[in-house]
Amino acid sequence: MIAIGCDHGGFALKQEVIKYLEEHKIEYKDFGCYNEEPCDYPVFAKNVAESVVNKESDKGILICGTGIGISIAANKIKGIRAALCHDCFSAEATRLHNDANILAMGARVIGSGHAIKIVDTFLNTDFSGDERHINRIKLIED
Ligand SMILES: O=C[C@H](O)[C@H](O)[C@H](O)COP(=O)(O)O
Repeated sequence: MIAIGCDHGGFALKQEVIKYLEEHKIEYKDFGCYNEEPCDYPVFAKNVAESVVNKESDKGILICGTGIGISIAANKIKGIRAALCHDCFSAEATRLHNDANILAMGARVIGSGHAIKIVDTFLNTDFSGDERHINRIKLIED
């Protein structure tokens, strides 16, 4: 299950990502927002992050205008490792090295075609499980 959320700045791109998830028969829960009325990204970051931490969802996707505010907010929730990625190299590396559990993107930064490739990379890359990375993640948790 993928938890997905956005603010008004990310709404249009979230709809594109949802289309990708549906085409790939990936289960998701949409935490809003549900239109382009101005709203506050920390609310959606919190709800998606809690769904991941509570293990209701395996991973999360968060989108705002830049991806910055929504990733800052998500990373305040203990257990969340939200990665702001605007390229596939980073999306792959953050899964391999950081076992990132939320992907954040900025809809005002990249186009939807690129964003979908990033989502695909993020969802299809497993954590490497290397000891050095496990140790570093543990240090973050501590
Ligand atoms: O980091 C914050 C996000 O990029 C927001 O999407 C952005 O600040 C929203 O801006 P505005 O309220 O001017 O549409």
